[in-house]
Amino acid sequence: FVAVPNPVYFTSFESNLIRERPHEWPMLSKGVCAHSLCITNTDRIYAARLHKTLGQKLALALQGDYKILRLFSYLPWEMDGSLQMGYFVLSPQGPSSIHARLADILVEHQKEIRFCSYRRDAEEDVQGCLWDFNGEGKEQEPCQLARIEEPDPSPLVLNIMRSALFYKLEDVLAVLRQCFASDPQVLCLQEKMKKERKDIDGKRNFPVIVIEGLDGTGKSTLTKSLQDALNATLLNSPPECISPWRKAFDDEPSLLRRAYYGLGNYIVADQISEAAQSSPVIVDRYWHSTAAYSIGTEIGGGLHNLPAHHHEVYQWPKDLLKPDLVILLTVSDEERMQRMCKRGLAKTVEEKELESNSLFRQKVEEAYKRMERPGCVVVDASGPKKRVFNDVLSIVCDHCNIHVSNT
Ligand SMILES: Nc1ncnc2c1ncn2[C@@H]1O[C@H](COP(=O)(O)OP(=O)(O)O)[C@@H](O)[C@H]1O
Ligand SMILES: Nc1ccn([C@@H]2O[C@H](COP(=O)(O)OP(=O)(O)O)[C@@H](O)[C@H]2O)c(=O)n1
Repeated sequence: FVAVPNPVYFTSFESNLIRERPHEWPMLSKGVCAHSLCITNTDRIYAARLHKTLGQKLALALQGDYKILRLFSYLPWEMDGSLQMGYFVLSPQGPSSIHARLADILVEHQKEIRFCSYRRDAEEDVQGCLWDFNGEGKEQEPCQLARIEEPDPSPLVLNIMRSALFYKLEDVLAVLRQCFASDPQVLCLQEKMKKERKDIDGKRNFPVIVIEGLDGTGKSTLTKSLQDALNATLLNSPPECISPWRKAFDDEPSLLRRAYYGLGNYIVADQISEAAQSSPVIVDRYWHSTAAYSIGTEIGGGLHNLPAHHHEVYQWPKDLLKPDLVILLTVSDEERMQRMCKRGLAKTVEEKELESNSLFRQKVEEAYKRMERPGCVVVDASGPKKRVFNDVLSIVCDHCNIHVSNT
């Protein structure tokens, strides 16, 4: 896989559109051909899992100069109902080698994948051909393609709202119910969640403070010091009670992974609600982590592709308990890497991606900063531990009207 490039939008050519010039398709430079594989199965969990498996199979089959990119297909007049996921493969050596390499994959999935090929014709225009798998696979009539502007809403954003982030507990539970229909532990947890949800707007005696930031910014260090200084309860999202499932969910497609972290946030919300009756509560990661990582993963290319400020992706779920204060710790990339090396703990796939992809890291941090109601108070955490602690403690004391004697 290559680092996610800026999205390119195209459609089949219509006679009244201006003909595209070759430089409009830099990825189809001379000799390069492309193919797309689009998943047509409409069951979103099945499709999400197939998309992940397909990506792994393509990566294995197409080692070398091939580039595998993410692709969405949609009908502009009905984007929500027609959005399909897939891959766009660039082959520098022309079409023959790729057909041989993909033969097994295409035969195995011929009923659930739409396969198309793309190339330049003699006039340098770009043509697309749908493949017919009735009997032996072969190309149908080609059609002209044209690049178009980014549609509004963008399919990437729609995909976040539909499949990568959950803004209601009911949506989280619906996904888990469908995936684990026969797992008694999950079912039992779901029933408990439905019955025992606390009143999210209920009165709290003590403040709730969330500490957010990329891995290695010093959240665990800070939350422990704050816990001691404020005599607070310290909670983590995802919570301990579902941590045995974490590894399994981290290996699942983002639809399921986010449902897991979403569930974690709602369980933590109930724990917060209870704990805040008798002490201040410090929370190490919460909704903003789930949202910022999801947005950073799903949005391709540079920072300018992030949804604009105040977009609905940055809003807090209506049925999730809100904290009183959210602190976002930021440090330079170099400092963060040094701290993570020193710590040397196991990393999630996303954390590994964060290390290798600076653009992704910037998008996650920018998404954090755009979160609203509550937004994040950004704290530069590159100084020594004591200074970071003092800075945050003074913000907490001011904001939550707390007095601590030993600052
Ligand atoms: N302000 C700081 N200056 C230097 N090192 C720090 C600072 N805060 C944390 N560390 C160290 O950096 C590493 C990562 O910190 P940690 O609190 O585990 O981060 P996180 O929970 O955000 O992943 C740990 O080894 C920790 O001791
Ligand atoms: N509430 C949460 C917490 C973590 N996460 C995910 O969990 C990963 C980081 O969690 P972690 O516990 O390993 O992070 P650290 O506490 O080690 O910094 C990221 O990939 C996030 O996407 C989430 O989505 N929602």
